[in-house]
Amino acid sequence: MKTLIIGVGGMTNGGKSTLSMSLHKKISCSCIIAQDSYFKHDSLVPVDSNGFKQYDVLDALHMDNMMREINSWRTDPELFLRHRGLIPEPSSTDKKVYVLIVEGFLIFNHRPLNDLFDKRYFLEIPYDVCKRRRSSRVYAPPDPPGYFDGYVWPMYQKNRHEMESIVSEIVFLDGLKPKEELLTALHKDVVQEIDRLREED
Ligand SMILES: Nc1ncnc2c1ncn2[C@@H]1O[C@H](COP(=O)(O)OP(=O)(O)O)[C@@H](O)[C@H]1O
Ligand SMILES: O=C(O)c1ccc[n+]([C@@H]2O[C@H](COP(=O)([O-])O)[C@@H](O)[C@H]2O)c1
Repeated sequence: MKTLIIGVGGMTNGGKSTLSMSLHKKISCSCIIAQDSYFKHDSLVPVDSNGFKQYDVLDALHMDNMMREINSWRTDPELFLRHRGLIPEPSSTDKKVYVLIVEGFLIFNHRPLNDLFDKRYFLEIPYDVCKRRRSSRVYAPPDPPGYFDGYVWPMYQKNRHEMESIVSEIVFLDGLKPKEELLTALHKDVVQEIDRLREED
């Protein structure tokens, strides 16, 4: 049995969830683990000196739970899929490749997780597009006034700087490109990886 772990990282509202979901639909034996699902309860997230809730740090996430979920997939991907109703399709080849898509805004900043990726992608968009897309999204809790400029953007810059000091092998994707174009490019890349694994030994 072969496995492939793909990291779809990127800026907030860069298009990670959209691209990951579309990729998952095109790749059999794949599933998604999303970092957004592991945010701590608001009561556990402290505020910074400006009064902004510190959501854009690894400490705001239950990374231990996320790693447990990923390790459960690594232990037995087929069982993992079955438990989630994602039963692998019968395939003409017995050389199945199980693909885990991990998506999130801080996936490459957590070293134990970063170490697991076979391929890393990072969706980036300019400041104004990021701010506009973010303003039409409602988080729980919603962004307070001034949150983007006062907290989210400076934290993105800090986290990105940290990421670049940890990781070297990242494929940067232009999140301004049409969704279909991004999907076609990523899908081609992933299929190439799957074929390479199938051909091994
Ligand atoms: N390639 C794209 N071009 C234009 N809009 C996009 C693109 N990808 C995503 N979006 C839009 O941007 C917003 C954020 O997308 P989403 O996938 O939720 O981002 P993320 O998971 O990175 O926060 C959504 O409204 C989505 O429809
Ligand atoms: O999902 C939540 O519980 C949540 C609560 C408050 C804030 N967030 C925001 O979620 C952002 C990361 O998710 P995303 O999908 O925008 O990449 C991050 O910038 C946080 O500020 C997310």
